[in-house]
Amino acid sequence: MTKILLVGCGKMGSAMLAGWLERGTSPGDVVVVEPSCPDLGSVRVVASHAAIPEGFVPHVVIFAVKPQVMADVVPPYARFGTSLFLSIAAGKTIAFFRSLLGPDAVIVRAMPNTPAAVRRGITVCCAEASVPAQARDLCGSLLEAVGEVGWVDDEALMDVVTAVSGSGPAYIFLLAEAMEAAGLAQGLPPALAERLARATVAGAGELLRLSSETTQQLRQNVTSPGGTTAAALAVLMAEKNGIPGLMSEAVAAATRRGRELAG
Ligand SMILES: NC(=O)C1=CN([C@@H]2O[C@H](COP(=O)(O)OP(=O)(O)OC[C@H]3O[C@@H](n4cnc5c(N)ncnc54)[C@H](O)[C@@H]3O)[C@@H](O)[C@H]2O)C=CC1
Ligand SMILES: O=C(O)[C@@H]1CCC=N1
Repeated sequence: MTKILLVGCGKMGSAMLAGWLERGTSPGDVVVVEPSCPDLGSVRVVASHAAIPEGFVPHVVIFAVKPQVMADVVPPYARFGTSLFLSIAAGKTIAFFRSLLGPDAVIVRAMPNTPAAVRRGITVCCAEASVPAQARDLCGSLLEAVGEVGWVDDEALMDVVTAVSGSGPAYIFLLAEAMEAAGLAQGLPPALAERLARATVAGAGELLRLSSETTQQLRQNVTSPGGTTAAALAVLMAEKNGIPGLMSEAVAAATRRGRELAG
């Protein structure tokens, strides 16, 4: 059985942990290092690396803490040199982890997203060519417990992945927030505005998932010539300040920020 050491059990760590347990990982095969010491039932939780039970030798150490604290958090884990190290942090490069874990460390960098909490995430992984297939398979199966998994060879793409799918759920939630606010402004009662925005984003997402039509076709299917949608899209797709231009700027900004976090 795969022994897992999870370092950081916040939003992403807890989503992954729930996925592993649901997939049949035994709670006894997981140790969580989390200073806030949440009650995780029969999963052992310790407040710091110093309290990891002696004799627990993980097959994989997963870093799920914020990028800004990673340089302080990682070094004590170099003692698990025979493990695979998996990071889900934005920005932080494989070279950064190698500098802290040693030249022989086997490292995989991954970028999941918060729909992992409902097993509908998408994660992209990246590893150097020297990383064995067995290590890649282990990462793949751990991350498939919370959704789809893909791989890229070019690490530079990880910052773009982060900007599109890592941060992407926030763009969709913002869209729902904005639709709700706009409905309110046009006179809908608050509860109805909230319900319509949530159900519309969720329903459109499900249609997108199940349909084989392109996103463009799905949009056109809603848009009658001279109708209401066309009136709205003339605003949303305007060359100046329309969603396509804004999204392009937003993804570029997030990509730049990922590069800044590299360290
Ligand atoms: N929230 C998101 O949408 C996504 C986040 N990520 C990445 O996942 C990582 C974690 O992000 P979140 O789960 O959102 O953050 P979070 O703040 O919810 O969780 C981080 C956890 O790390 C814990 N922590 C702090 N110091 C620690 C230490 N020394 N040892 C062990 N645990 C420690 C904190 O108590 C906290 O519970 C980040 O690197 C982020 O870039 C990746 C994809 C999506
Ligand atoms: O905002 C962030 O930096 C993290 C990475 C992707 C989603 N949240």
